[in-house]
Amino acid sequence: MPVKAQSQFLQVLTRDEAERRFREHLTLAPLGAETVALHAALGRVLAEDVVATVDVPGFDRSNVDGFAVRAGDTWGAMEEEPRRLSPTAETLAPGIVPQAEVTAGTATPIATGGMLPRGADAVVMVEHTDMEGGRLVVRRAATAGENVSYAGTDIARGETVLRAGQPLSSREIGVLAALGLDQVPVHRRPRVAIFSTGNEIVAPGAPLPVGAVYDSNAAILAAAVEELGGEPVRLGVVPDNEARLSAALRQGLACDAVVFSGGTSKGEGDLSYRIVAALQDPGVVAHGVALKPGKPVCLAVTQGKPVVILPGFPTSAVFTFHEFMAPVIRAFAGRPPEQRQLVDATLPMRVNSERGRTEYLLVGLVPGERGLAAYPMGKGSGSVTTFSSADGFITIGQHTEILDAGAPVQVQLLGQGLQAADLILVGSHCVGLDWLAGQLVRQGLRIKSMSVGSTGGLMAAKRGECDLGGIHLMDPATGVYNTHLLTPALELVPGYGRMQGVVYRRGDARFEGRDAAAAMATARSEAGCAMVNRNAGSGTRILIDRLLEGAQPAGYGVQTKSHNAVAVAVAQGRADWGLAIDTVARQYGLGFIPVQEERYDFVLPRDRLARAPVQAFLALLRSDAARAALRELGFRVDPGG
Ligand SMILES: Nc1nc2c(c(=O)[nH]1)N[C@H]1C(S)=C(S)[C@@H](COP(=O)(O)OP(=O)(O)OC[C@H]3O[C@@H](n4cnc5c(N)ncnc54)[C@H](O)[C@@H]3O)O[C@H]1N2
Ligand code: MOO
Repeated sequence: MPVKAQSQFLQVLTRDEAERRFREHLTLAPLGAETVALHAALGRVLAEDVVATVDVPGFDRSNVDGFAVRAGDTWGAMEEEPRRLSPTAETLAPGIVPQAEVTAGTATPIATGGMLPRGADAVVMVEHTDMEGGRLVVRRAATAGENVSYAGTDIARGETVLRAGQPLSSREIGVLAALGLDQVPVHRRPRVAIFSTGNEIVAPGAPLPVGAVYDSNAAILAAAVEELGGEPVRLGVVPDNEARLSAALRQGLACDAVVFSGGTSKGEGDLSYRIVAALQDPGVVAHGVALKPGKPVCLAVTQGKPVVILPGFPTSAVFTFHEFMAPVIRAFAGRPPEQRQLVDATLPMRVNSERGRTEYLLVGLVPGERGLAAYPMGKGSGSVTTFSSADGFITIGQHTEILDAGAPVQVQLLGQGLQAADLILVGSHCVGLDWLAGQLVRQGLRIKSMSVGSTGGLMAAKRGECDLGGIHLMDPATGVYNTHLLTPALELVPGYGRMQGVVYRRGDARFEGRDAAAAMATARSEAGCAMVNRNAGSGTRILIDRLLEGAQPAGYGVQTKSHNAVAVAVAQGRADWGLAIDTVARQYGLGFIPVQEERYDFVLPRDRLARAPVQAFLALLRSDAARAALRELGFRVDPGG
């Protein structure tokens, strides 16, 4: 099939200009009000001020079980010198309207919540009284007003108790009920139509063909719309077909806003843009914004309704949604603009940025020697997980190309803000460490874990930014793992061994039943035998280069960054062999020829060793249960075993 020319963005706008053009055609105000039952009001936003029409409490109320008295009658009362009063005939349970007045020298029995009778101005607690011969003996003096809540002290009639724009949580709902309201005026929730486009996109729950991708965008967008006070209208996955897309857009325009993702930057399949470009009044206001991620976002308005095409890449979709669409939904829903929560931090490593685009870099925050350190968490625009694991993001201006290690940055926090952690893990990822961390979480520890590779973990430990890091770095000179990089401030705790070997598809006669030497001889010499390589600097790469003895077979240039990526390339036939650990070979059902054990150990800053969560980790690591579980996962917990 001939490849058609890519359609280019006509004009890439700055973020602010795109926002200005978008908002110029929108009214950022609530869409209207409706009345809902009190029990359905949770999470809604009040549309009107609530003015109390009753007093709360509605009468002068006793706060204790005891006797309503005239305080003056009790003055001077003491254990040795009690005062004696005559009880009146009535007993004031809550809900009883008193009939008898408390006159001088009398007292009326009253329960907590009872209505104070005329004449009384205080309540003596039952504990401070006795009955003797039909008379009440008061052993402690009361001051006027003691143990009484006067009418209207909590809420006074005429008082504005809640204001329009207030989101209703359980607390406000309690207040509304206390005022006797069973119906509440709230802002109408904006209905936001959401769909995903792309022939490769599959709804969660369905089987996933090779090359297909689960629709995560629609789910995250729908949930975000709800969080912002809107009502998502889910229109599902729409294939790349002009008629189907137009129909979905038409259906969506019955709502207050339309958001869909995918197909904003493609040349050939650039259908999303084409159908939105047909809108008028005014139609598309921006296509292409100098943002990273998010460049291909397309903003349109038609008859006051926003229509936004988000880039398909999940991180780009979420960023552009929050940048342009979230404030509009908040305003439509009657919510105040979001307050930005900023914290100061330092970059632990150098970061390169693209000139000409404002870049948002997701970071994880850990406390270090110089305040917070902001670790870039970016796995690229296509990542689905970065958003849920990051604490916030920094904004790199469009004219900045480099931020040096140690640069001060401001981090805008996401979601709940900064969560404290008991144990911080920074280093290389391993499913064995995952298991250990999971056990500690079950013990109630809060764990923050960042996968930055072995070298990153070692550096973090040196800077005192983590409690421990998993590392697996071989000394090329000796073949020994991890010990050569230690400093006096660091302790190395033995972890476990991971067997590395040649992975291949089962049944491949070039590898099946052979030993490592024979397999490598074939791999080095046979022309049609393609490999998948690892990134330079990784421990596995050092081993690969040793085994290849200078040969560079087909696929040598394909440098993946993880054991899993190697296994997938072999399993899917893009390569015939690679080097990975045996646990991964098992997961992907691949054949495995053992070559060498690598050590995955833990590096710990000594000055943090005494911390209780660190000790908990070390105790767990040494426990029989953990050793058994790690063995079960395929790791070697006994030296040489
Ligand atoms: N030659 C150029 N190529 C690209 C450019 C460019 O300027 N010139 N821009 C890049 C940028 S930046 C981005 S961001 C992406 C956005 O592309 P599209 O909006 O057209 O998105 P798709 O191609 O449809 O998908 C991209 C990617 O995301 C996956 N995807 C799509 N929808 C979903 C979903 N609902 N849930 C999960 N994942 C989804 C899709 O499978 C693709 O992997 O374009 C660059 N290219
Ligand atoms: O805008 Mo794209 O989102 O840079 O990846």
